[in-house]
Amino acid sequence: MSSSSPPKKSQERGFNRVLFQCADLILPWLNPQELANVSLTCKTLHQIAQPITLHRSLDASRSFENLPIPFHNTVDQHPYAFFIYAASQIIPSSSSSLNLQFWGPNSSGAEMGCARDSMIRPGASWVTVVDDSGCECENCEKVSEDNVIGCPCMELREDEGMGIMSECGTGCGCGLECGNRMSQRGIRFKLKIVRDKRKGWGLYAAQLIQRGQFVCEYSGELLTTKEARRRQRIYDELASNGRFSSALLVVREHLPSGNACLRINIDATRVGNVARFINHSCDGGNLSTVLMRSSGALVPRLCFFASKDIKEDEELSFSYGEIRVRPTGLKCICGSSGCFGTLPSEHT
Ligand SMILES: C[S@@+](CC[C@H](N)C(=O)[O-])C[C@H]1O[C@@H](n2cnc3c(N)ncnc32)[C@H](O)[C@@H]1O
Repeated sequence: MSSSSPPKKSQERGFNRVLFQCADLILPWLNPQELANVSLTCKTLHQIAQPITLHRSLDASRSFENLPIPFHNTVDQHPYAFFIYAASQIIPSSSSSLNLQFWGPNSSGAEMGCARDSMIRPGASWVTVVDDSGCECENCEKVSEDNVIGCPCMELREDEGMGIMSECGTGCGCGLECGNRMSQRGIRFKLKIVRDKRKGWGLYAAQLIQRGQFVCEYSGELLTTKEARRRQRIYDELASNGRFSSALLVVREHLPSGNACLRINIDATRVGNVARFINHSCDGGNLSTVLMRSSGALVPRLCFFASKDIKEDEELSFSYGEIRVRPTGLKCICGSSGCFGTLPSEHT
């Protein structure tokens, strides 16, 4: 029988150093459940896990936006909501490789050294379906004497209560500072995500936002209608068991040429941005929705603008729709005087 002698203090310190180095690289990639499990195994791992949780709760955007967007929770134990952050809509090319959460270009690297400079997400490609059309304006904001907007990229019309707008795009000569690229400069107002006992998370203004200002776009995975219907069935089943919020939005644009209708399915349930936290209000709330098309792009983006002045600490909300095919659907607690009592629902 051989008896092994206990490790010396120096050996123990060496082991701890290696453990720290490895864990520092691995733990930031874990989801909340995995992180919680690992942190229960020993004191060292618990110490490494704690700042990761804190860092995640301090910025939902994971440094992909201009400003950090923190979570605030005084009602239960969830420090943050876990999802893959995408500042703009994406076309998923493979669902399995979209499970890793990267940190954006504005990151200080406080959570992870290994991924802070990565803008590349495996399995996802940015929507860059564009041709080379665009304007050659010297000043896109110029309005001629007879009040005609000078830039050919500018368009504004309404389609069943929703604004349809177009902006300058990749084929245009102007830069990002152009006045006709309002929605392309990211989130410019302080926002926060606040937990409510009944509605779950909600997106709030953390400063005054004046009427007409661009707030954010609704980003997520752009799905085919077949895939959207498949996911909706799964989400409905999960929601009926309680404790599940889906964020699959279907928008329809009636094209000006004839009777054709473009259906856009954006699923922010797993991959999305902070707009996935915007709750419904039966009175339309304080946000208006605009389908924004950059010049040359085929697929528009769904953008939110302030429909009235929004005060600091006010919740942001919009109407999810008018149709309620399920009268006994999810209970609505928007609190508006004209509340219908149930959340909008439709056959997708
Ligand atoms: C796009 S998510 C909004 C964020 C969500 N509250 C969360 O915690 O992730 C939509 C879900 O939020 C909840 N929700 C949104 N508006 C609501 C309202 N007015 N009343 C009750 N629940 C609401 C419902 O569970 C709905 O399925």
